[in-house]
Amino acid sequence: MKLYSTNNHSLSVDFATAVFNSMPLDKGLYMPVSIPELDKEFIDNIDQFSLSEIAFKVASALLKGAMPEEDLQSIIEDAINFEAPVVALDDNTAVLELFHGPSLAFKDFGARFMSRIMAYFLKNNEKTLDVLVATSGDTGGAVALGFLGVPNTRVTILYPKGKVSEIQELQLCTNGQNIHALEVNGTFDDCQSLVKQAFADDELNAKLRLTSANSINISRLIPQTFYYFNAYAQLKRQGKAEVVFSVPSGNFGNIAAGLLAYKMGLPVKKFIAATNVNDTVPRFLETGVYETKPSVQTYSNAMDVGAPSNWVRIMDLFKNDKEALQQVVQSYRFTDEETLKGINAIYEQFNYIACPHTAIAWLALQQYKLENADINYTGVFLSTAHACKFPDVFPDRIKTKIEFPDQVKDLLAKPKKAENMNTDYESFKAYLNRY
Ligand SMILES: Cc1ncc(COP(=O)(O)O)c(C=O)c1O
Ligand SMILES: N[C@@H](CCOP(=O)(O)O)C(=O)O
Repeated sequence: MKLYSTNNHSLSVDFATAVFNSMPLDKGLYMPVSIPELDKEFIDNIDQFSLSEIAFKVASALLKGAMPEEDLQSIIEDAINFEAPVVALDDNTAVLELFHGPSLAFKDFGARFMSRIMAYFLKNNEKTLDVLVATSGDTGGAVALGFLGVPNTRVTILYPKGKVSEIQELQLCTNGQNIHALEVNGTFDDCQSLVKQAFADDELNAKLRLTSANSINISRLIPQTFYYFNAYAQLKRQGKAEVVFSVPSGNFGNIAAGLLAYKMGLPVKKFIAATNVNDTVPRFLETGVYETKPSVQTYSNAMDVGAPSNWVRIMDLFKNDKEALQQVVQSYRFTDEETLKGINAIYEQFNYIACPHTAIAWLALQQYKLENADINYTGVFLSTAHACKFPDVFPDRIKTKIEFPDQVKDLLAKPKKAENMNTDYESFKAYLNRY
């Protein structure tokens, strides 16, 4: 597998280099030089394969030559050891549940795969790998669990003070060992910008071996393609082959992975990018003007992103042709008030408890159905996190019905440890220089 930069298509690096560099020096993002199309026979018979068989087929096509196939297979089997069921809610609506991993969010697919890929390529005698990660809530917890105790690695998680839920914060701040948390007096975008500045700092890079565990890292995106193929396989088993995916979006890594799967031959009629009022992408699709804005706080906090990192990847997949992109991607935004209405409506209609991010994906699907009533398809909305991570958002009658898995109950008993920091880069650099 070779990768270029979205800012320089003549660059060509191998997979391990792209993983450890995270970002090319020209500040673009790595993308595969060629996107393999999966054979039609596999797609036609995909319903006969398990999640790990599908994951191996997809990953081996993408990562061709990056490592021996048996090593890739054992990484996949170790990393993806939980299910991603498609649960039917009615004849043409289903929810793809992506919260059955250890951190209770879809991030476990990317974080577990990435940590194993990095551990595989790391050599014992090399300098400690410093993994930096900015989180608006869920990435940090998944990355912490993915890297906890991995030799030769040290993880620094930056999160916006007061803007993540209590459970999310405990997932970031109670791990100890090689996991360190920084509570930043700012927004997620400030955290993301601090991390990006560290990558561009020659002095720091001469001292530390830095890498990113955010979705700017291509090894986070690849495993997220697996569950789109696997969802399609499940739908086929139910006799359904026309699918629209509605994806709750913030940094746009999840939907970028879906679109990569589409380019590899997954037959999807439409992708819906569902956002909260941090609506940089819906505004761009409406007006043609791409203008980032400071993020504002919402109930769907993990989607509070004003400058979505992966949008450049999506434009690159469509050769920067907005009209071609709009054939495949539709986008809607929703307010907190609408999110609450969505949570209530899903509960009333289906007796199903959806987290606020998931509710936004459902609302977007409803809007799409209103505008496309004449087309036959199954609408699948992605449930990206377990509702128990956001209990304060729910009205009491729903909140009391939320089940709390054991790993969450255990967290509540653990002491929280985080260092507070301002948003200036010098403070962050001084912190890293203490390592
Ligand atoms: C629960 C949840 N839903 C949706 C998103 C948005 O996903 P993405 O940033 O890949 O667009 C996030 C954050 O990544 C999240 O944690
Ligand atoms: N919503 C994310 C934000 C970071 O996104 P990433 O996919 O780039 O890691 C979070 O939950 O932290």
